[in-house]
Amino acid sequence: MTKERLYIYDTTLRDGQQTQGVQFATSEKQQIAETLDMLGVDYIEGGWPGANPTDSEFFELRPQMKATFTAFGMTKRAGVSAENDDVLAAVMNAGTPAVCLVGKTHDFHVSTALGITLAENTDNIARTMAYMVAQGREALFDAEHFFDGYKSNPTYALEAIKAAYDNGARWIVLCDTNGGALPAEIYAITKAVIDAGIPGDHLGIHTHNDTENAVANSLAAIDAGARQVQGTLNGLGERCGNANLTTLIPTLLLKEPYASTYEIGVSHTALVELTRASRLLDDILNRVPMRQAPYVGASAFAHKAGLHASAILKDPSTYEHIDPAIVGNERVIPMSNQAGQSNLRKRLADAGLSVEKGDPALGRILNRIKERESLGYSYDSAQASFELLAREELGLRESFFDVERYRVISERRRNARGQLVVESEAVVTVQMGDGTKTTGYYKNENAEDMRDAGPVNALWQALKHDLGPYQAKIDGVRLVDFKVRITNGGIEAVTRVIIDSEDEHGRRWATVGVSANIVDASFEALLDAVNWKLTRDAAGAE
Ligand SMILES: CC(=O)SCCNC(=O)CCNC(=O)[C@H](O)C(C)(C)COP(=O)(O)OP(=O)(O)OC[C@H]1O[C@@H](n2cnc3c(N)ncnc32)[C@H](O)[C@@H]1OP(=O)(O)O
Ligand SMILES: CC(=O)C(=O)O
Repeated sequence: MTKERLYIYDTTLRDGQQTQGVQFATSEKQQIAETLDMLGVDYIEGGWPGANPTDSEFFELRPQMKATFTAFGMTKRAGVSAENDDVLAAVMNAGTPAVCLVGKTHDFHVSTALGITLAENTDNIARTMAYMVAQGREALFDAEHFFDGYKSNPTYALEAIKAAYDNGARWIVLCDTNGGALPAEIYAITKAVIDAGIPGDHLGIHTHNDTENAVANSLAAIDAGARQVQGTLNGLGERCGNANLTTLIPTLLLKEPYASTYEIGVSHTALVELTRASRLLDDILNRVPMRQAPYVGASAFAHKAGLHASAILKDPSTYEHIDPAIVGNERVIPMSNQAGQSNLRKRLADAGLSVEKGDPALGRILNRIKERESLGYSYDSAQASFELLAREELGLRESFFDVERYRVISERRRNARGQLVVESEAVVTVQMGDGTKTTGYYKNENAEDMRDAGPVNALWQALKHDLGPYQAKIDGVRLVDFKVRITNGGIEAVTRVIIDSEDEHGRRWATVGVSANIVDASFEALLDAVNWKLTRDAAGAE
């Protein structure tokens, strides 16, 4: 059976950027676009050229991609021609092969938000689409509030989208802008649009997640005949977000009837990169990835209950709807019972530590992890700290030095020229195994990069200033990432710091520190970073 083509349209860089608290830098937009292109989405909407400097700069870079690069904007305003509308001009000047323009299709919005007549709005849509097509662009019309508009005034809602379709729009995208529609309505209204003369292979669906039905609504529109689906990575987007492509893509590729009915641009090979793509976005946003996220979440294939864990060890399909490897995810058997010990042994083996089944140290390690995670530590992403803790319980941890004390001072002041200056200085005193003491001192003076002016950098520099016999081993270590979370440890809110370090061989490792004091949490993570490097070098491991 020949499959029908279904197009994936990504709006992470536009609607995703409408998420409260999200503001991508241009370089981040580039990184996300490359990831989306690698996955194989058909359209990448880069933002709204002219609306803000970042979006304009991103379009000026003319990123190269296999996907159809698309600029977003709005239909021309009443009283000016499409040629003379300056907002539209900025969008067109971005020079993208496709342009997606939002327009009103709900009578209430035409009169209330735009304050013009229904006929004027229809005319604006028609003229704008005709202009885009005359300019040689693939024209997409985002029919804003279409489902609410259809429920209020079906005749006008259809008139508005027909004005776009009749004037050459390649795609009419039906938008559930306020996210309040439910799957049965989406299905019925999309069918009604097709019955009214706009073919399904010219219809797209754009849903929002306000009733947590964005994915279900997208599938309902596809069931009714729409052949383009819009969404975002991790479901970013205005208010509660957009349809989550991280869920929709594997569903379309793996689940029936979609898998055997439709062909999409994402291949099974690219699908293996899905979890990485999802985590990359969270990393850019400095967000904790949602554990329960379908397909890509850290808990999506975690089997905690004893019954589940024991069956999983016999055959994973007993409690898994797909093999996690298909989407680049991993099966996890949490470390809380016998099955957890198997998992723990696997993690230890990954760190080069071979422990026999039944070794009492396994139970001790599990207990310490559990106890420390209840205090706010997290070992999921801090494998190096986990390894140090395990080595301690196994009696395999070497002690290199002790920190006797540290002191750090940060100062914000105006200098003699009235300029604002932020400086930090730190002192760290350590005692070596042979009893000798060394003291490192460091002061950030006139740091050009504000990141170098902080107390953590001062502490790091002071700590590695004089580590006696170990100095040469850590000279090449750099801190490459620093993440801070306020979390609940016991009954108090505490700070968790995760530090990523890298050495001269390009080897990376992550360590964790927890304290009510952010500087102290950072110091603990720094200490683990140094100790892990010395431990691994002493063990001769790469
Ligand atoms: C449903 C969606 O998510 S659509 C995407 C929405 N995204 C954004 O709004 C983010 C980017 N937007 C912006 O940066 C700004 O709103 C701009 C640059 C586009 C416009 O800024 P301003 O000119 O200052 O206008 P402002 O944002 O205050 O209001 C929007 C104007 O566009 C008009 N407008 C809204 N939709 C349309 C439309 N489809 N066609 C024509 N005009 C429209 C509004 O009536 C309003 O005009 P008014 O000020 O005369 O009442
Ligand atoms: C266009 C768009 O983002 C919406 O209607 O939700």
